[in-house]
Amino acid sequence: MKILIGSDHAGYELKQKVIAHLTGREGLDVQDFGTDTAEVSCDYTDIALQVGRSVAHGDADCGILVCGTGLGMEIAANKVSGVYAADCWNKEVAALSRRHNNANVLTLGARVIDEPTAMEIVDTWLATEFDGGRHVRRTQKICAYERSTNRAFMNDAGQVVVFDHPLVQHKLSIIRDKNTPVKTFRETVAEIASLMVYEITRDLPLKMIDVETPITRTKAYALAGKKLAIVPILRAGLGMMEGVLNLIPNAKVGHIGLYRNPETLQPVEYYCKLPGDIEERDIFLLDPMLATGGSSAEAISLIKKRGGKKISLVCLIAAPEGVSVVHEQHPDVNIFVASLDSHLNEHGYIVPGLGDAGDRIFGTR
Ligand SMILES: O=P(O)(O)OC[C@H]1O[C@H](OP(=O)(O)OP(=O)(O)O)[C@H](O)[C@@H]1O
Ligand SMILES: O=c1cc[nH]c(=O)[nH]1
Repeated sequence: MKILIGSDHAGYELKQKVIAHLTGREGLDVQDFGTDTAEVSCDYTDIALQVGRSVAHGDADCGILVCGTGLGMEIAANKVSGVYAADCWNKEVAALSRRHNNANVLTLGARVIDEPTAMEIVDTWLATEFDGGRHVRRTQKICAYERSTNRAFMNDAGQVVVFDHPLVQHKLSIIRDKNTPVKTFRETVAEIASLMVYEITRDLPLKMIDVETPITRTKAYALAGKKLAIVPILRAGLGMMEGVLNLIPNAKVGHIGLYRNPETLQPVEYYCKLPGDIEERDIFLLDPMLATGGSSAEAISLIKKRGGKKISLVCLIAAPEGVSVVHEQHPDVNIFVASLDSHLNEHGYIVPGLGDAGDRIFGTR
């Protein structure tokens, strides 16, 4: 049985004890997802989502997550489709979370249970099977609800949607790699943009048309002609534009020129040309990087000043700081990203990020 285990700083000591408790047991393969110290504060969400995704993708049989109460880990992990995480505080609850709920992630609260109880919970949880029977129907209802809501939430305003599609994540790793050459980097940025826009445009309206195939006349679907606009933020947004235009070639294209003052990190505007009927269009604002959020928030303001209303921000990598800034200033805008990274460094670069997107797309440095 393969078990993924992770904790935040508060759960670090107990996590190490659980690893020691399980290590060496026949048939158990325990993989540690960090964190690696109790001394440095970290976000339970990052670890919970990593372990949750891996369990949901079938990389392991189950996961164990430890934080202060077990609650943050439980809540975050349960946001991953396919994860059923249960915070357990005694062995009875642990057994029932397996027997009735088929939990595939166990969460523990290092500050609310003692060590012997934690080990009892872990042993019981790992040894208990799902009962099946009437519980199958109930767990299936949870799965069905999960699937049905996955797309719907994209239509609400002020959302952050992270695309965890395997192709997107794979390609993202390619562009993160500092050794990826400019040509591959540029092509891959465009490919990721295509994959993202494919998902974002899932609900475009369709109309029925008549088509004559080589065999017969039939009714078929065509796009109903919703007016779209793509607005790349210069320069780096241009790298995403080709990928988006490949899928929606009839979209009008606007351009916003902004660069970040390297000292103040404030955006400096140098160009803005948008389609004349921008107020009628659904607008995809493109920029690979959402760092401090200054550039994107400013670009959204420029579009709104010219009448733009329905704006979606499409980025490859965002920092939480940038997401907050954009949503504070523009709570109506949905933000679509391939990854929500950890934080900004002292120079305003996203960590782990991919470096300077414009330089890497255009080979300047
Ligand atoms: O969220 P922010 O902190 O504003 O940073 C993000 C901006 O920084 C980069 O552009 P840059 O200023 O390097 O210009 P470039 O695209 O011309 O290289 C990036 O493409 C964003 O536009
Ligand atoms: O990490 C970052 C931040 C801003 N702009 C980039 O290109 N990269």
